[in-house]
Amino acid sequence: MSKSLEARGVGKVFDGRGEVVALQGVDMHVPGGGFAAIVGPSGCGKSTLLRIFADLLAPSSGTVEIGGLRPEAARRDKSIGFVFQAATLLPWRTIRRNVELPLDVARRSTREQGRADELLRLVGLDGFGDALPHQLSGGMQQRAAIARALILEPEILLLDEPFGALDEITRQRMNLELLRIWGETRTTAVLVTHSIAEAVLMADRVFVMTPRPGTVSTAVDVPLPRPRTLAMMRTAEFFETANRLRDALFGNDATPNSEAQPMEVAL
Ligand SMILES: Nc1ncnc2c1ncn2[C@@H]1O[C@H](COP(=O)(O)OP(=O)(O)OP(=O)(O)O)[C@@H](O)[C@H]1O
Repeated sequence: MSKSLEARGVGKVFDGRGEVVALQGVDMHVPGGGFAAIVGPSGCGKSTLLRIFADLLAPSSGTVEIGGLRPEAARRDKSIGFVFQAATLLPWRTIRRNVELPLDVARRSTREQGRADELLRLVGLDGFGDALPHQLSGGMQQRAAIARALILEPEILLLDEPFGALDEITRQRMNLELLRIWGETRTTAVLVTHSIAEAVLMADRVFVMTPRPGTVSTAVDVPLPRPRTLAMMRTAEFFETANRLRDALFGNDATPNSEAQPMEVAL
């Protein structure tokens, strides 16, 4: 059973050459096995929030629970998988050895290591286990990063703009692949994205964040059935949901807030 995610009143203040209030009073609930997306203008704290969920950062206030556990305990439990915008593969290790890296770090037995090949098949990299990262395209490297995030069978998968650096066609293909993988693993997924269209295509519920200090202003449910297809992007339900998100982000005049940085609004 995948774990639910619950954030209550989460705040984050960075102390440096002055205080930056990055997050304030963030509330969020993602049911076990659900797929949530987070959208918001650049700098509103999306990555900060995901890092707090993953126990890579401590919140300044509020609480986070993953299946009833604090992030620190969930991370110790190997319940959390994280995919960054860049694949961050080790260039000297083969793709298989990169995918196995979390097993090495966790000192898991070699018996489990056949799992890497299973996962490479799942992410469509069958036959590339012995290749080095530089021999793979950007999309293929990101597939390997997803396999690496899944190898400890996490109950929650956190994805920070995983396909942001890919071209549009590869990105759409990767979105469908990610949905297929999610459908097979049924891990809880939280995706940070700049793209309204991507959020609607992927998620059950989209959380909209305000500019700094970031907080969740609205949650929009996506009424599309599953499995999702690219053809659904041309339906009235899709347009209507995307418009609701755009209104929540920019107001009814759809004029970006002056502090807001680029946000993909095109469908
Ligand atoms: N380590 C840090 N020290 C100081 N300020 C930070 C730190 N990390 C993030 N910030 C600030 O916190 C705010 C939120 O940053 P964050 O990267 O979470 O935003 P984001 O919504 O993910 O942005 P983007 O969409 O551009 O990736 C920004 O103003 C950023 O400058």
